[in-house]
Amino acid sequence: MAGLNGDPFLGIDDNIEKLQYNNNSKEAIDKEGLVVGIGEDSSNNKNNNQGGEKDMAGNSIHRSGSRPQLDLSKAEIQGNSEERDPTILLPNQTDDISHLALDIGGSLIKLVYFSRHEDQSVDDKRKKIVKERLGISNGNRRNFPVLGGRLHFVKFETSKLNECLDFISSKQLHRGGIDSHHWNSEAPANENAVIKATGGGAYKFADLFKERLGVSIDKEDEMDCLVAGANFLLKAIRHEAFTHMEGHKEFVQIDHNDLFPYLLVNIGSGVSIIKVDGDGKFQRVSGTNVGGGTYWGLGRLLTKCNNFDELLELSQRGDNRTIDMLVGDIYGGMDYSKIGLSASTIASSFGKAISDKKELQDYRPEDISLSLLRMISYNIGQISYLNALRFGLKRIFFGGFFIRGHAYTMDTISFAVHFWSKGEAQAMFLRHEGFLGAVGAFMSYQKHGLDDLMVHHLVERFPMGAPYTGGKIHGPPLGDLNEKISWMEKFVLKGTEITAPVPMAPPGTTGLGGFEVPSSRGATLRSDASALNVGVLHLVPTLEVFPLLADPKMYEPNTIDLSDHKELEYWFTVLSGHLPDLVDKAVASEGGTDDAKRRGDAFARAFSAHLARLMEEPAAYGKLGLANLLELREECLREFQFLDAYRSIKQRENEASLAVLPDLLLELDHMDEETRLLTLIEGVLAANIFDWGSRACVDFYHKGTIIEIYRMSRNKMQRPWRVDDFDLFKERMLGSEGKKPRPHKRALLFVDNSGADIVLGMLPLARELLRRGTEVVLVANSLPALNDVTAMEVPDIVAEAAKHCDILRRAAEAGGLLVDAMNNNSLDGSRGNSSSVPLMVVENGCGSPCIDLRQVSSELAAAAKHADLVILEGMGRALHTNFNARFKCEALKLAMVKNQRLAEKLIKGKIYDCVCRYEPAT
Ligand SMILES: Nc1ncnc2c1ncn2[C@@H]1O[C@H](COP(=O)(O)OP(=O)(O)O)[C@@H](O)[C@H]1O
Ligand SMILES: CC(C)(COP(=O)(O)O)[C@@H](O)C(=O)NCCC(=O)O
Ligand SMILES: [Mn+2]
Repeated sequence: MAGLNGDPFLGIDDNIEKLQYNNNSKEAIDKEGLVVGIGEDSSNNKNNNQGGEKDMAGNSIHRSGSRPQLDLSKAEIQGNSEERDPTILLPNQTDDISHLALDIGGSLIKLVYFSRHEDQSVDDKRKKIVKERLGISNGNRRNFPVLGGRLHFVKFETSKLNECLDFISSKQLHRGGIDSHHWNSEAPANENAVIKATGGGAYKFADLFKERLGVSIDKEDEMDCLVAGANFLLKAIRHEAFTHMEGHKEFVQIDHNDLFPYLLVNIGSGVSIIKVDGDGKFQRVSGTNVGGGTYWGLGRLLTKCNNFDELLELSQRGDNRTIDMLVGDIYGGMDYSKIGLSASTIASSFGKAISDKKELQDYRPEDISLSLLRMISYNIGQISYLNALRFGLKRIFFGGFFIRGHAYTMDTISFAVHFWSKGEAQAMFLRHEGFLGAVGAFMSYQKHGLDDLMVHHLVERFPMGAPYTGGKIHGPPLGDLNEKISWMEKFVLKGTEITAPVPMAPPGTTGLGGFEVPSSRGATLRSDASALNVGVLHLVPTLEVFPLLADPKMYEPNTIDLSDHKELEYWFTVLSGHLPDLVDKAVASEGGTDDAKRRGDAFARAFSAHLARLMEEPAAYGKLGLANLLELREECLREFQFLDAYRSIKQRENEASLAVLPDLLLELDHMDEETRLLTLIEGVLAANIFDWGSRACVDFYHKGTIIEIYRMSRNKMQRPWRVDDFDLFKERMLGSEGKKPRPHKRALLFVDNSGADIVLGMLPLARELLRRGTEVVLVANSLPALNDVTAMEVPDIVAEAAKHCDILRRAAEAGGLLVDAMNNNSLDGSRGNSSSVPLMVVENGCGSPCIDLRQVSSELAAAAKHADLVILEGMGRALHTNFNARFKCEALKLAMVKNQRLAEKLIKGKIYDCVCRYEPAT
């Protein structure tokens, strides 16, 4: 049968040297740089590794090229200044440029601000050459001044305006201002700064803003803003809208060409009902004064609650039958079935209070709160339905902070809409519910290019503490890493559970269709910040949809859907199990300093908090697939400034593999074409065993040297593989009955792991293609993830390999990969002197073991234009994601399945089975 059966080490001498994988080995890399503890999230690591570091060839690698100016005033060393990498606090360092828009409502102030961080990407030699060769210009950058920026979402209670002003002032958010000429450059403190603001407070507090911050408020119409915000979010964010019925949340795919018309119902203090026909085309058709302010205001009077969440929490334990008059109360326990009313239907909200001789204090606050919540939610649902009916609209989007991500509120509104419309109209909710107006105000800045952004330009990240909610510190203010870590440590000291950034609405279902009492959920509502299902929006206008996808609309990257709870549980257990080992590696990769340990600890806590949060509410961050979880882990590492946890492992494996490459190439060259092709594919599959993300594989790395494991893995390769289209592929490559097929013009090889995987697997395959006259583009990660090779690392590996192989050398020269080597050896440096087809390297735009082909780098998109073969390698890229992806060109998917459960589920096979799937162009 296929693959490796059982223990792959059967028959391997147990006394072999195990040094290669000694976990305790000291980091090979010497870092000189200071670690400066600033930056609120993942990619803000601009101050790390100032001194650069050495790669295996002794060349200096610069992780960030254009370094932003730092404000070093009042800089302070944190902790022990004798440490090798002491943490330095820069209190006066702020985000590079910030822009701010406000929605100052009756209850809450919503703040959307933009920070433009320096473009972190390095224009290294490889990139320059790739640009030249693939004809990529900086053209589309110019249209997007917001390149490399992020949108942050923050809210404060309007009654705590001062805290909001302090926040703005501490982050200097008012300095960027409206002057759109400055979008692209360092803005000086602006004397005549103007901030866009909407909501009543824009009028009411204009003078205060002038006085306190010296800025003028440019007032934007509230309805204009609501609509602009809703349209932008619905078009630009993939998982923005969702339905919520009987506790079940489902994201809705919005077709951009079929968005209008819709009804927008914004439930703030009051309620606005707007018919939206297009961008800037709308009409406020109705509204009601019974809204969020009514619930909160009346609720506060009746229950003496001190804050909104407390009131909402009470409702979860309430039973409204003690106060509401039900149909059954009037009909002596019977249904009024003739008109379709069950005995439990509310006939009159608070109706029981008239007949009783009870006073307010005789009612439980829990019951009052629930009664009130249902009264208001049903009422809004009903009025919304009537307006939808008036204009023949089927889709109603609900926004505003009254909803607060609260499952029961959404269920109740959905129930009302469904009930009254007899299922004709659909209630949908927005993840950025309360931020519509603020986003709209932000949109009203001219020339930021935001309206041109599309879904694939936006990446949402969930750093700890985002979104920030002012007032009580629920999360760390978006400030420096040190502060963030201290904040988390405090939580732990207090024995409080850390609230993941996007946080906890009560889980699960009400399951009761809205007319019954909510089941007691026991748990308390999480802190206010927790209820915002939004992260930080990274705007990356250089990302593109992979042009070779057969049908981008139908494309779903994730093979494993985690909405299946069993599946979710399984993967959560797996990832939790990996955590201790990963933290060890990460800490070691940063020299094992106290600072690194502290960050490692914080990372572990943060990632566990994410897992706990998602376990409770899987859809909290949008639709959840396995690829998202694996990426979240990498992002979380970066957030705590672990830039490359597997750095030394990768180096060791590269070196060991390069040492045996010449022998392998010699062996291959003695084979006939057919044997060689088979051996090459076997080699790729066998070498994919070097995967530090798989528990099973890591366990046996301790049992042998790299080369031994590689040999063993290859010896166990037996066809047929579990998925085996090799014969088809062979026919395409070699032809049949003496007919020679035309070679591929260009092949994109999505490479996976460092070491044997790339050196002994993918490079020899690339060489074969080159030899046949096919251009080869190696597609590698932009950022490290596990032991995956990155685009920055590949050229050096190729250069080493090229020393032993003419084919690779000529192709690499033709592809401009060996510029250094050529200069050093003072060979003829002019390009094009080689007759070989080129070998090139492009980055894929991501930093995860998986790849979502809807968002790839412009380099890759450009390289794809002339490609007629795509080879995806590895479990992450070919199985977890893209297993079902269809391409316009031929595709070959190669992977070893290194997880028992996945093997069973996906290919009805066993661990170590292999997949060789060949698909002709569609
Ligand atoms: N922390 C909170 N404090 C006060 N009200 C809140 C809070 N969270 C949610 N709400 C609800 O949100 C409503 C305000 O919604 P919002 O969309 O911000 O409207 P507005 O612009 O009128 O302030 C409040 O009336 C209340 O029902
Ligand atoms: C993270 C990975 C997708 C990486 O695999 P690769 O793409 O390198 O083949 C894979 O190791 C994985 O799914 N690991 C988690 C499951 C486990 O420990 O079995
Ligand atoms: Mn990998």
